[in-house]
Amino acid sequence: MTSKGLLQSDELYKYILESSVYPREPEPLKELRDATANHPRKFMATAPDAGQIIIMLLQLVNAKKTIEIGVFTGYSLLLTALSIPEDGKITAIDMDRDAYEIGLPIIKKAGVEHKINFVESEALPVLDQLLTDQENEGSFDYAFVDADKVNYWNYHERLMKLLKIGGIVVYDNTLWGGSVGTNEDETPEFFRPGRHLTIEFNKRIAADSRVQISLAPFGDGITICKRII
Ligand SMILES: C[S@@+](CC[C@H](N)C(=O)[O-])C[C@H]1O[C@@H](n2cnc3c(N)ncnc32)[C@H](O)[C@@H]1O
Ligand SMILES: O=c1cc(-c2ccc(O)cc2)oc2c(O)c(O)ccc12
Repeated sequence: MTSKGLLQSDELYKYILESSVYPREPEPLKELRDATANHPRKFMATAPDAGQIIIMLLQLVNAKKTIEIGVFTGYSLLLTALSIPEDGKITAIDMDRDAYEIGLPIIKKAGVEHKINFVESEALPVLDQLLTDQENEGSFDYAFVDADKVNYWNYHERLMKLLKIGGIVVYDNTLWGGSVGTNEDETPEFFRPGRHLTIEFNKRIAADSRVQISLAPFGDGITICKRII
């Protein structure tokens, strides 16, 4: 398995990281990346170049009320917590509290734990629960989706109700190791199930008139969607 970048060479991806991403990466994020470096599933963490553009998006939309689906050790969670205001809130959902607890001391040290409501659960029922309170409808500024690919469309349908018009949702892994652009027989076995799901998701979102989209080749591919109606 290659590294996460999808550019023409690993050297070019390394150049981008070393010239422009790592020098501007906030210290707590660096620490969290180091704390994840020996985890057997470290490849799941959001790529730092994707993180960098997400920080910019959070600032551009003045995100305050946010949702995170798929926390793992907390790289994308921490960058969100660092980017939203003191009274900002993140509903952060993951079934795996153990992984979250790896990053938690760093989140605490960064002084942003008070912005986070970690919910140890499958994500879909939590989104459905949020939707039972009318106050939540059209109230979120930002969401990040980085969990089970099989539910991406289910998350999208709920997020279209939870996000305000003008709000942003970012979907991670929408290029799935580059496999979406290759034939199935040329795709390594590991990527095949995710490849099919990602191609279907990308097709559906491209046809969804409720959103403006950009599938951008940061990290493993991120689709940035703005709710427009
Ligand atoms: C790719 S990792 C998230 C990486 C994280 N965004 C980061 O920056 O490190 C995916 C996470 O989604 C969680 N997950 C998978 N299926 C889920 C589900 N149905 N509901 C909630 N969390 C789920 C896994 O436990 C895992 O921690
Ligand atoms: O299971 C994975 C695998 C990857 C991955 C590994 C190597 C690449 O060149 C691209 C992608 O990334 C994942 C990921 O980011 C995620 O959110 C869940 C699972 C996986």
